[in-house]
Amino acid sequence: MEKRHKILEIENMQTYYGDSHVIQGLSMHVYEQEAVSIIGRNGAGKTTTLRSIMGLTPPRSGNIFIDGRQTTRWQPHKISRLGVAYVPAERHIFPGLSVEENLRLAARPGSGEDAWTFEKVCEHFPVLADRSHQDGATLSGGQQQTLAIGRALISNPRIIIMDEPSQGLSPILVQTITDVVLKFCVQSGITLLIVEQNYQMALKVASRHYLMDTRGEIVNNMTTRQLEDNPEIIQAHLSV
Ligand SMILES: Nc1ncnc2c1ncn2[C@@H]1O[C@H](COP(=O)(O)OP(=O)(O)OP(=O)(O)O)[C@@H](O)[C@H]1O
Repeated sequence: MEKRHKILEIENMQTYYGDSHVIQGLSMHVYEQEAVSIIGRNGAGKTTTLRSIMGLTPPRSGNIFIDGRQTTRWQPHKISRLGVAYVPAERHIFPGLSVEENLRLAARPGSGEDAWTFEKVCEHFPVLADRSHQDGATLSGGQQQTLAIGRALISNPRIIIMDEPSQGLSPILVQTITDVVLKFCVQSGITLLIVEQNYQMALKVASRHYLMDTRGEIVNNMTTRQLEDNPEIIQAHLSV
């Protein structure tokens, strides 16, 4: 049987903020072209996990492998050069730069006809094309989230790491962003690791889910089907 390639693997990761032990032995993996979510309560440690992967808050111990390389102590810019795009919850649109400049700064050449370019972003996201000269920081929340995703795509990444894209958005915009993530990331074969408190969105976009408890530990790893068949598990972990 063909062995699937793990594009991300984390072994027994321990991450601290000072004396505060936030991630207490996290292990997980993401296969190439898989869409995986981390679901957990407010404050569980989901953002910290992503920051550790990106080298922004390095773990104190444990191992992180990206595409087979041990990246645990790497600087963030070196990690992103491996083809890892990070979409933080705050979106981090560069103020004072236009939508086009925000996109062009992130652009990296891709291979093949499907590669993302500024023109391709404009074609698929008319909302960004219409506002290409507008200061990115003056966009609405949903538009900024679209820009943040467009910025990830234009870097032609191997994996997108997305932190709570639904944060602060109305239900209609959550639906719009869900459709964007499904169509342009999941269905086009970009590997995705997404963190969400909105478990309904997580179930729609990802096919496998890690449930995180409040000590930053993974307590379960289930498929969408298994979670849909056992809603009490979501209740227990999310107090919904
Ligand atoms: N810079 C920081 N310094 C100290 N403690 C922090 C810092 N950032 C986060 N924490 C704490 O670490 C824990 C995990 O936070 P984290 O943001 O990773 O959780 P989360 O699951 O992403 O929650 P949320 O959905 O609220 O973002 C929380 O108790 C939080 O208060």
